[in-house]
Amino acid sequence: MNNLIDGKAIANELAVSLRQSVAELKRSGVQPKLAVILVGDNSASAIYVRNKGRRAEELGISFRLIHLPATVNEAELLRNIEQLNQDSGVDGILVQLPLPAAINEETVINAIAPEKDVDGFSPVNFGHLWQNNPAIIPSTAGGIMTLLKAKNIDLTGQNVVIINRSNIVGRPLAALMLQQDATVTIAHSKTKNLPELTRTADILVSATGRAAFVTKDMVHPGAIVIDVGMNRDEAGKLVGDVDFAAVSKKAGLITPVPGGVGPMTVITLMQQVVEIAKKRKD
Ligand SMILES: Nc1nc(=O)c2c([nH]1)NC[C@@H]1CN(c3ccc(C(=O)N[C@@H](CCC(=O)O)C(=O)O)cc3)C=[N+]21
Ligand SMILES: [Mg+2]
Repeated sequence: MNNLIDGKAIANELAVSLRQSVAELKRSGVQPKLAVILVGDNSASAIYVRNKGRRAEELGISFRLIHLPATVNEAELLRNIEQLNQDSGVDGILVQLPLPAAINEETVINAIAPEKDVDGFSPVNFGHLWQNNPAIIPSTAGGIMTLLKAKNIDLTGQNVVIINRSNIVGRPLAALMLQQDATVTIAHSKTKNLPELTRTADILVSATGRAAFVTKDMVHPGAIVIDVGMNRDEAGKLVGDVDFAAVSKKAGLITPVPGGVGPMTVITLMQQVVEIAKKRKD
């Protein structure tokens, strides 16, 4: 299909030059390093973290996984973060979300030193982004922007509808797209007449966590459809939010799941680890 946006292939292309940047840093005595804290045994989280570890290794980025039990208390988790904050050999710190219910995610995110907050979730990085001066940005949103750029899509004046209002996906993506002069609407579970709204979208982004949520009646012919969903169907197969079989016949461009936004999230994370590591030379 020629309307497919192959995120995996784009990520692999970006990996080539990123690997060179890492090699260059190493020659100047800097070993880029990402530390990931994984709490508990959520199987989806384990897969995502494994994919990050694989990509890091392939690029020559050191990857340290700190796996804590689901029963860990907040103070113990905060101690681990503080240690990584103090460790000059660590460039990026990522605490895999979601965290167990007993732990306050906001407290944990706020404990990460903003200059090492490779997810861009801390208030400082979030603030920079909304001040129109992005520093470290959330990697799913950044990865989507890179995908659109790779496809030479100009966002100026485009109507974008994002079905997701989270701090991880919807809000940062809205900020980045607004910065490129798109007209952005954030939709959510309380939005009225959602299909009517989504049909106005030149670019429709969905991250609802519900398989087949986006049906073909919701999509304007020729629209660009970005599927951020990560769901399992009855057979346990990974599927996105979009009814791909039907919508792909109508969309101008569409991302698949797997092989769309997911690999772009991972490569963007690695790019940001390298950007942070470059600052060690300054
Ligand atoms: N602090 C934090 N930072 C994150 O960036 C973060 C997070 N928490 N929690 C969960 C979400 C989700 N996420 C993905 C990473 C890789 C794939 C990925 O590699 N997907 C592949 C395949 C996945 C598979 O094989 O199951 C694909 O779409 O082709 C997807 C999703 C990062 N997230
Ligand atoms: Mg994601």
